[in-house]
Amino acid sequence: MSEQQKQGARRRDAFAKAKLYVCVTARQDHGDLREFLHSAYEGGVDIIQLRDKKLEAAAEIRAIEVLADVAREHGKLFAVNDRADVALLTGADVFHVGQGDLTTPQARRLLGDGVIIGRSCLSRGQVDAAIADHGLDYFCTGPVWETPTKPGRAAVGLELPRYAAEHAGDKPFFAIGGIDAQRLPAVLECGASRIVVVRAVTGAADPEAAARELRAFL
Ligand SMILES: Cc1ncc(COP(=O)(O)OP(=O)(O)O)c(N)n1
Ligand SMILES: Cc1nc(C(=O)O)sc1CCOP(=O)(O)O
Ligand SMILES: [Mg+2]
Repeated sequence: MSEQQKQGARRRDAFAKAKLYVCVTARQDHGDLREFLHSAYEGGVDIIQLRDKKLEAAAEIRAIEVLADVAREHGKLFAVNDRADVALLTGADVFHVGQGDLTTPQARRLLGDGVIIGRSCLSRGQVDAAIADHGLDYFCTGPVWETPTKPGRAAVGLELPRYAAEHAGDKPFFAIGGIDAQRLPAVLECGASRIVVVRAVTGAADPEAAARELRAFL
């Protein structure tokens, strides 16, 4: 097995156990990124994605280099959003795309087989397509509740993760959007077992404790 194949296998082993996925900005306005990342991973976050729509590529890469460094220290996964060039340059473990972004074959062509690729889904049709897409490693269903983190996107409610749970089979999926410790039991009840959150961890006074609380349910 080549080094690249071994790295891909390690990523897939870690991903198979991943339950709690957090998206974070570079945090220029609200605290030190490195310190936040240590706390989140320490609290049990499995994957952290740098999702900062305002950053230009150079600044995004600098922030992701910090993320990659902390992820490696904790033996955890890190993700890049939207930009395959940035994912390639930073050696991302996970690459996340939206419906209007690269297709799975396009992303695979650039990133190879060793990278975990995921896509956002907002409808049953998109969920069906994600399940049928054998090159895609996971998908997300949301926003379950309307959220200021993704303004202008209508809530899909618990119905979409419930539909995903009934149809996904072995394909991993995450529920996302407005999830916190109070709402998590309802998400789990509809059959989802993995979640993505932003504010529930990034907005907490103690991110490690907030992550630990969520992880305890999962
Ligand atoms: C893990 C994860 N899930 C969903 C999203 C949202 O992706 P997208 O719909 O492309 O929207 P933007 O985040 O790019 O604004 C995500 N980034 N990560
Ligand atoms: C980044 C993102 N994507 C969504 C989707 O539905 O695809 S919802 C969302 C934001 C989730 O933030 P919070 O946990 O703060 O509500
Ligand atoms: Mg996107």
